[in-house]
Amino acid sequence: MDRLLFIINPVAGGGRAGALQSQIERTMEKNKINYDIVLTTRPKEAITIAEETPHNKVIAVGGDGTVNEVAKGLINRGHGILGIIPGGTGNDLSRSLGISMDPIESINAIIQGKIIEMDIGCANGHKFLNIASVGFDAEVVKNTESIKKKIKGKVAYILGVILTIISFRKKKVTLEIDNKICTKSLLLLAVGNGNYYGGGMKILPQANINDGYLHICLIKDVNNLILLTLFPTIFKGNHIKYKKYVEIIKSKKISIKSKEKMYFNLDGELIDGGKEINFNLSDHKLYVIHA
Ligand SMILES: Nc1ncnc2c1ncn2[C@@H]1O[C@H](COP(=O)(O)OP(=O)(O)OP(=O)(O)O)[C@@H](O)[C@H]1O
Repeated sequence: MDRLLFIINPVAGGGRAGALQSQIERTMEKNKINYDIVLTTRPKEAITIAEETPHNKVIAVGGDGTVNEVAKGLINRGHGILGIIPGGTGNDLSRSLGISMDPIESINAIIQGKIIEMDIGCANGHKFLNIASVGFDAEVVKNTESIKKKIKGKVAYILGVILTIISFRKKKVTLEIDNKICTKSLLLLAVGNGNYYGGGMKILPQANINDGYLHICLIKDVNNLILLTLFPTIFKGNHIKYKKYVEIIKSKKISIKSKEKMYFNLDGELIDGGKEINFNLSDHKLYVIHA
C-alpha cells in the first residue's frame, strides 16, 4: 500500500479533527501501514502541503474547508488521490460521498481505499467539488462569515439564515441552460455534484458526484411565509416536492446574468461573480476514496 499522508487541521470542528491524531496513529500501526502526519499551522497551508508532497494518497482530516484546500493542492499538482476523515463542523462533501461521521469507520474506509473518479465543477473558472450557488444561500454565507467572527459553530449558521431572511432582496436574472434562455425572479440557484451544503442541507438530493452532469436546483421568488415553510424541508431534500416553487434540472452548462453584481458561494467560500456567472464541468476529474 502507498505511504499515506494525513493532513490534520487541529482547529477544525473546534479541535475535534486534532483529537483524531492518536486514533489514526493507533489504527495505522495496528494495520502496519506506512504513514506520515502533518498538522496545519495556518489557513491555506494545506493547499501547498498537498501540492508539494510526494505522497500519492493525501488524507484531509478536518471539515469542508480543509478538504477543499487539500483537493485544490492535488488538482494544482495534477495527480494524487484524496481521502477524507470528517472532523469539521459541516462535513458536507463527506456526506455526499457517503463517508461515515464515525472516525473508526472513516479511517477503515481509508485503509480499504475504494476509489471513485469525481466530477469537478467550474464557476467563472473557479473549480469546485461540491456545490456553487447564487442568491439567498450565498447571502447566508456572506452574513454567516461576519457572525462567525463573534460566534462559532452551528449557531452562527442559524443566525446567518435568520439575518438573511430579514434582509434579502430577490433577484431578476436571465438563465441559459442547454441553450434555452429564460428570465426569472429568483430566490436561489444551486449548481453542483454533491447533495449537501450549509452543514447538512440536502439541496441537491438528485445529484451524483460522477455522472458527468451538473445538477441544478432553482427556487423561484417566494414570499417570506412560503420561504419559512420551504426552508426546513431542504434538510431532508423534501423541497423538491414543491414543484410550484422548486425546479430540478441537470445540464452540462449553465449561465446566469443579472443587472446587478452577484456574489456566489463556491463550496462555502464567497466569490464576486460580477454580472455574469458561467457554470460548467472541468475536463479533469479528481480521484477520491469513498465509503
Ligand atoms: N492551524 C490553523 N489555525 C487556524 N486556522 C486554520 C489552521 N489550519 C487550517 N485552518 C483553517 O481553518 C478553516 C476551517 O477549517 P474546516 O472547514 O476544515 O473546519 P470547520 O470546523 O468545519 O470550520 P468551519 O466551522 O469554519 O466551517 C479552514 O479555512 C482552514 O484554512
